[in-house]
Amino acid sequence: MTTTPLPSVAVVIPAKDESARIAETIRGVRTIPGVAAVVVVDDGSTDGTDAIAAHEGAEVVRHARNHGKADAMMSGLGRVKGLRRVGRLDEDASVLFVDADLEASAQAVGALVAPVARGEADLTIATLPKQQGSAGGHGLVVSLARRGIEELTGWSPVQPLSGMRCLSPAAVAAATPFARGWGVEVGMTVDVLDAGLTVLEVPCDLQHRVTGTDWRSQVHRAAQYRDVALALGVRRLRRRLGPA
Ligand SMILES: O=c1ccn([C@@H]2O[C@H](COP(=O)(O)OP(=O)(O)O[C@H]3O[C@H](CO)[C@@H](O)[C@H](O)[C@H]3O)[C@@H](O)[C@H]2O)c(=O)[nH]1
Ligand SMILES: O=C(O)[C@H](O)COP(=O)(O)O
Repeated sequence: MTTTPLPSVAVVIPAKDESARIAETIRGVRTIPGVAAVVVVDDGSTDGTDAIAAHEGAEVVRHARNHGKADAMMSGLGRVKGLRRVGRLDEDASVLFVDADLEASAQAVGALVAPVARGEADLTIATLPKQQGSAGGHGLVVSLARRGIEELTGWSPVQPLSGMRCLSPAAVAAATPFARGWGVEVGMTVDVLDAGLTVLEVPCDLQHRVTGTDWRSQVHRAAQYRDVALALGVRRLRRRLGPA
């Protein structure tokens, strides 16, 4: 009996000070069929995240200082390209971005892979169930992101900020270079749709660290708001100016 070979997938995990969670997250994604490489980008952590990721057998890229999530994802793509060049990864491998804080639930991101492998979508995005513990936001960033994507593309995502995403090589080409910082997801969604590619949200049973209500959390939300607004503003301007 012949079996169709499994599509290969490169997992990229951007991580800033995730020593408490990174090992479980790496083990979680390793259970996903077809995963040929796990790349952890330590984005200037000071808690030994890189050493733990290396101990778990991940490919580790280290930023000497913190650059923000989007740059960490770009660095991860750089390592993926390198792995392709040396023949450790197929040319047509998809790239699966996974946040570092999912722990064992990370295995559920596997649901994002099949639609891309089967050519049904170029970008799949995880939607998460209601999270344990209380989230402290008022939905401001989420609604800015959702309304902006809808205005620019006509598509209204359920969870526009979700970071768990699987991209075909065509989607990677359309989405790079990424919008900076926390604007990466919104920019990616708009750019992939603009390229005429298909985007699909897929429910995944994931649990992550929710943003709370303390001052640090509010500063985090303000940075998210700024970066999402910037990503949308750049794309509105591009619309007005037309193709370069
Ligand atoms: O400077 C940073 C900050 C964070 N991270 C990593 O990025 C991921 C997401 O960060 P997190 O603090 O968990 O983000 P959330 O507050 O949960 O943000 C939500 O919204 C973001 C967009 O605003 C998305 O990028 C996230 O995936 C989504 O979970 C984690 O692996 C972090 O370790 C970095 O690599 N560099
Ligand atoms: O807590 C969250 O979901 C994010 O930080 C976004 O915050 P928001 O509730 O202001 O959209």
